[in-house]
Amino acid sequence: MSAMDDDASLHSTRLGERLLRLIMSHSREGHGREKSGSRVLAYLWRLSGRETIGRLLFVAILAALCGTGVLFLLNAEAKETGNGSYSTLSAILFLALLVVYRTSQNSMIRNAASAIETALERKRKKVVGDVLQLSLRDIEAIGGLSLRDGISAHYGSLSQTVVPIIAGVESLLLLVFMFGYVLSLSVFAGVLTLIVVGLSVVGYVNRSKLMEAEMIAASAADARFRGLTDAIAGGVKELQLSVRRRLGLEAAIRETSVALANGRTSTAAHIAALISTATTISYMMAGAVVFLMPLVGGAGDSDISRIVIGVIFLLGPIGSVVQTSQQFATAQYALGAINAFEADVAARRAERTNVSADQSELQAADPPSRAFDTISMTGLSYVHAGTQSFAIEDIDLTLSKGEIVFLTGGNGSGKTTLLRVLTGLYPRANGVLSLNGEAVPTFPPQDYRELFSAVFADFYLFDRPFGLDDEEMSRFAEWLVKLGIRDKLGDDLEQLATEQLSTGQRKRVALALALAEARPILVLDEWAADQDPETRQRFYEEILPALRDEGLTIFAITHDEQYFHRCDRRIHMVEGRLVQGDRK
Ligand SMILES: Nc1ncnc2c1ncn2[C@@H]1O[C@H](COP(=O)(O)OP(=O)(O)OP(=O)(O)O)[C@@H](O)[C@H]1O
Repeated sequence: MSAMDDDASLHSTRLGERLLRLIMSHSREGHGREKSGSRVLAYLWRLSGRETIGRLLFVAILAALCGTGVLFLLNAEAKETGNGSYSTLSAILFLALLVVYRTSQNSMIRNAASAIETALERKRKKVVGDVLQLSLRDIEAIGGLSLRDGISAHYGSLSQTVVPIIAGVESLLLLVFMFGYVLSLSVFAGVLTLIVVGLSVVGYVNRSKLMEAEMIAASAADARFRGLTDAIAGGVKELQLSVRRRLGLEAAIRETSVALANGRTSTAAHIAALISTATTISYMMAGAVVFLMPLVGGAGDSDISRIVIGVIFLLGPIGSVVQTSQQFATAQYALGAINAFEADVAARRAERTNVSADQSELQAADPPSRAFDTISMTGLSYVHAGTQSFAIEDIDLTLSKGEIVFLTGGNGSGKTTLLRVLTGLYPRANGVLSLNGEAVPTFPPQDYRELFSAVFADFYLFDRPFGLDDEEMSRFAEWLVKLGIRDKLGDDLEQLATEQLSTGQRKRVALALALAEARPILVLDEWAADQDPETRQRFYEEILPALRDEGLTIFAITHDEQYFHRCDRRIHMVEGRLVQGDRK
C-alpha cells in the first residue's frame, strides 16, 4: 500500500470513528454510555467543526437543498402551467437540480458508509490482535459464543444499519429544508408539521428504551438459540442413537425459538406502532391543511394546493426518518456490545502486569531464545475460577534437559491443569517458577512459552501449518512419513485437510507438527491413548527414547501402565497435589 493510500485510509478511519462516536453519543443508556442531551449537542457541534464531518454535512445539505429546490420548482411551475405559461429554463433547472441531488446524495451516502466500514474494519483488526494476545484463562472466561459475537456477529448487524442510517440523516436534513419551505407558504401548515415531527420524536424517545430492553432479551435468546443449534451438528451421533434425546433437544430449541421470535416481534411491534402513528398523523396533517385551512382562512385555492403538495412531499422523509429509528437502535445496541467487548478485552490485557514486556518480546524475539537447562516449580499453585473451583497446590517439580518424565493420576486429579501452568498458559496463583535458575513472571512471557511444543488432549489442527519455515516444513514431512500418516494428506502440505482423518491419525499429524518445531520440551497429554498397539509400542520404545537422545525433554501425561518403565521419572498426582511415583 502506498503512503497516499495509507493517508486516505487513515483519514477515512478517523471520519468513520467520529461518525460511530456520534451514533453512540446519542445513546440513552446501556453498556454504561449515558449522555445528556446538551452534551450530545455540544459533542455534535465539536465534531461538525472538524473538516471531514463538515464536508460531509455540506454535501448532505447540498442534496437536501436540491431536493427542496425540486419541490419548489415543481410547485412554482405547476402554478405557471395553471396560468397557461411554460418555462423551458425551469425544465432545464429542474433536470440540473435532479442531477446535483442524485450526485450529492450518492456521494454523501457512499463516502460516509465507506468511512464507517473502514473504521469498523480497523476496530475489528485491533480487537482480533488484542484477543490473540489474551491468556488461555481469559479466552475460557469470555467463552466461544461471546468471542464470535464480539469479533464478528455484532459487526455484521452494525454494517447492515450503516446505509439506512446515513440515508435517514439525509432525509432528516431534507425534512428541515422542506419544513422551511412549507413554513414560508403557511405558518399554519408549518405548525402542523412541527406537531407531527414532535409527536414522532416523543414516540421514539418513549419507545426506544423499551425497544433496547427487548433487543437485549432477543439477543440473549439468539445466543441461546445458536448454542442449541450448534449441538445439532456437534451431537449428531448421540442424537441419531436416541429419539428421546432428539426430542429433548428439539423441545429446547423450540422453546428458545419462541422466546427469540417473541423478542423480535415485540421490537417490531414498537416500530410498527411508531411507523403507523407517524404515517397516520402525517396524512391527518395533509387532511388538516385541506379541510381546516379554508376555515382558518388566509390562503387561496392555489396556495392550498401548493401547501398540500409541499406537505405530501414531507411524508416521504418523515417515514424514512421514523424507520431509521429502528436501524439506529440496532446500531447503538451492536456498537455498545462491540465497545463493551473491546473494554472487557482491554481490561483483561491490562490485568497482566507484564503485557508491555510480553509484546516487545513478541516482536523482538524472532526466533526467541530457546536455551533450556532446567525448569523448576516450588510451592506452586493455581486455582480454577468457577463454582466448582479446583486447585493444584504445593507443586515442587524440576524438569531437566534430556529426560522423559511421565505424569500419572486419576481423572480430574489436575494433570492437564499442571501442564497448562507449566507451559505458561495459566498464570500461577502462588509459588515460584524458574527457568535455568531465573524466576519467570506470573504471566510467563512469550519466549518462555516458545520453549514448548505440545499435543494437548483437546488439540486443534489448523488447516494450514501456520508459522513453519522451510526447514520446519521438511521436518514436518519427515515426521509424517515416520508416523505413517503422510499418504493420508495431499501432495501440498500447505493445505491440511484433516477433518476426515480418524482421531488417532489426526493426533499423528499434530505430533508431526509439534516435532517439526524442534522446541526443547515436548509436552503430551495422553497422546498414545488413541493409537493402535503397534504404534503405541513404537512411540514408547523407539520414538520417545530417540527424541531424548537428541536432547529433548519429554513431559507426558499417560495412563499406559505397561510402558511406565520407559520413563526416567514418573510423578503421580492425587487431588491437585504431586506424589512422587516410582523411579525407573
Ligand atoms: N477451565 C476450567 N475451569 C474450571 N475448572 C476446571 C477447568 N479445567 C479443569 N477444571 C477442573 O479442574 C479439575 C482438574 O481437571 P484436569 O483437566 O486438570 O484433570 P486431569 O487430571 O487432566 O483429568 P483427566 O485425566 O480426566 O484428563 C477438574 O475437576 C476440572 O473440572
